[in-house]
Amino acid sequence: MDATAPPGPDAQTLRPTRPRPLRLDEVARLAGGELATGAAATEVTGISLDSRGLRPGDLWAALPGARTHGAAFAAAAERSGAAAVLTDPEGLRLLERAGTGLPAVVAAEPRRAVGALAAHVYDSQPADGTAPLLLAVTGTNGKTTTTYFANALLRALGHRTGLIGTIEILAGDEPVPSRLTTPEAPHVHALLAVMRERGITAASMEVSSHALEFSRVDGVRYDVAGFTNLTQDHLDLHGSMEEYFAVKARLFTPARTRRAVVVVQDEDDHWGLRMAEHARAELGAEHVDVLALRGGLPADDDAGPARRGADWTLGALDRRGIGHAFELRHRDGRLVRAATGLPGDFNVANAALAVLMVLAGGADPERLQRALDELDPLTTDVPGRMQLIGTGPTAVVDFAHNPDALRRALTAVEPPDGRGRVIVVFGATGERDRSKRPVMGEVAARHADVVIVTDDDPHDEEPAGIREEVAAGARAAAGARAAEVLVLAPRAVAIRAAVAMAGPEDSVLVAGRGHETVQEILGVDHPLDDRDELRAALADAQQGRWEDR
Ligand SMILES: CC(=O)N[C@H]1[C@@H](OP(=O)(O)OP(=O)(O)OC[C@H]2O[C@@H](n3ccc(=O)[nH]c3=O)[C@H](O)[C@@H]2O)O[C@H](CO)[C@@H](O)[C@@H]1O[C@H](C)C(=O)N[C@@H](C)C(=O)N[C@H](CCC(=O)O)C(=O)O
Ligand SMILES: Nc1ncnc2c1ncn2[C@@H]1O[C@H](COP(=O)(O)OP(=O)(O)OP(=O)(O)O)[C@@H](O)[C@H]1O
Repeated sequence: MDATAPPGPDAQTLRPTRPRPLRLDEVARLAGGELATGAAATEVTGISLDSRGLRPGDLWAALPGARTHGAAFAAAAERSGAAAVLTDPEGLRLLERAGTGLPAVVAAEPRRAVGALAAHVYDSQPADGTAPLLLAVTGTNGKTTTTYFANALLRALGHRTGLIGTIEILAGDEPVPSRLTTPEAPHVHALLAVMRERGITAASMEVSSHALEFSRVDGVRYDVAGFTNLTQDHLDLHGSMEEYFAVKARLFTPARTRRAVVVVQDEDDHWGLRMAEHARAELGAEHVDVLALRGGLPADDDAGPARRGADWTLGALDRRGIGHAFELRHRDGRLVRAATGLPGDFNVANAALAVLMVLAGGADPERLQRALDELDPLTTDVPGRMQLIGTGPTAVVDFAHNPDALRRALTAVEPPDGRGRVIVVFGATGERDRSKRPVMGEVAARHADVVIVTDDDPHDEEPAGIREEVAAGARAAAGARAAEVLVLAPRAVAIRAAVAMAGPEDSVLVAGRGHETVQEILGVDHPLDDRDELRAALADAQQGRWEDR
């Protein structure tokens, strides 16, 4: 998967019309820093941490990064009309060397201050009750889908809604393309303020672990935070699962959210159980809803409310078309009936989480049940997530790009009654978590009959090497189920090969890129949409069959 998006307007172009000017002495106070040069009374009316997004009057946050220091872009920042700069001591040295005349505030960790400053200057969540209801979803997989479900349900309840996530940003009539799952803090706060100005009454957003690590949602207070699951991903950033968990857990603290809904798969779900316990200890058990997907959960009443069992359990799961109907039952007897038309048991989990988050956000239970019964909101399309492209063979595009998601997606496309084969096309992202590559290969070999390894987004890494690391994992497990492991590139060729070998009873899963439309290989962006490629391959195969008759 990738965070690249086509050029054009993005979150950065959306700003509220009435910012609250902030003086530099206030900036210094909020940032825990000091005014190094310039007048304390200088005012800023916006904030950006990228020289390319600055507007006249902005505070420019020149931050150290992985590739460069933002202060290196001083000339561009001055040309853009920045009113002042917030930076760290190294940034100040760079600015002095460049002879920049901008007023400057220096703080030890300026990135940590950007959220609070943006919250102030954009007045993103005023205490007067005019801020939209705000839901946050975090977890390794399911964030996008859950926010789409919540968004559709909130709409069905009559809200005017906003959305911030991987696919798009909705803050009005026109969708805005998204570049990151969670935008940088200045954009997040500007978006929340814009939503309020535009009369949006409820918003759902994805919060990635990168966002929590890099302070992108600092200064935001959610009404309800939801946790989907934690499985292997992003170990390049976090180092270990323990660290990855600790970063996600930051969302479930009183400074960031009022209430929480935590999904626990079953009694062996180590991370889900720990998140439930953590959230209850932090927020108070009465502000947390724990949903158990399978069975009850171990309760230890002597250990206090943090260790009590599940609040909600999932039951009466019933196949409906390619989706499922299900019930959510509270231990006090409350019952919610719902259904989702999206395939995969994981989408039941996402749908259930969305329902409980909207309920925790204050929805009236009777109106909620009516909306679920009458408007089927949990069958909304989610671009590139278990998206059905064709039947005979069943052809699905899905965003699965880590081991757990791939396993679940493969299980979800299993032909009924064992009558057909599963053929999977996928790769792994370059320059990201290498440790998951052989594991994804192994998962594919265990859950598919034919494994076709191809390119995902190699970025600047040599694609053949990535393919080999994935294929090595698949070959090591070959025989577990897969009879064949093929390595084919480019991706469009791999998709065609999969369709060419598929019979009408088979399933073809093209995994990893979902809604994405640009593939970056060694610095070059190639237009590529798995859904278009799969559709075209199916049409050609159909044509071929007609001609063979
Ligand atoms: C690891 C990471 O998240 N890096 C992000 C971070 O980069 P960085 O701070 O290291 O920036 P850098 O490139 O060294 O530049 C230093 C500073 O100079 C600034 N700059 C740079 C160039 C310029 O012309 N002018 C300018 O001012 C940059 O804005 C930055 O503040 O700040 C940049 C500016 O906002 C982000 O673009 C960049 O995201 C990169 C592109 C990225 O791909 N991030 C991904 C991994 C990510 O965040 N993914 C998660 C979802 C993951 C998932 O769940 O699958 C997400 O929330 O999207
Ligand atoms: N609850 C879930 N549990 C496990 N896998 C899931 C779940 N929901 C979705 N998936 C799988 O993960 C893929 C990504 O789903 P989705 O985009 O909703 O998650 P995400 O957390 O937003 O991912 P990302 O942060 O990478 O954008 C889906 O295409 C599907 O294969």
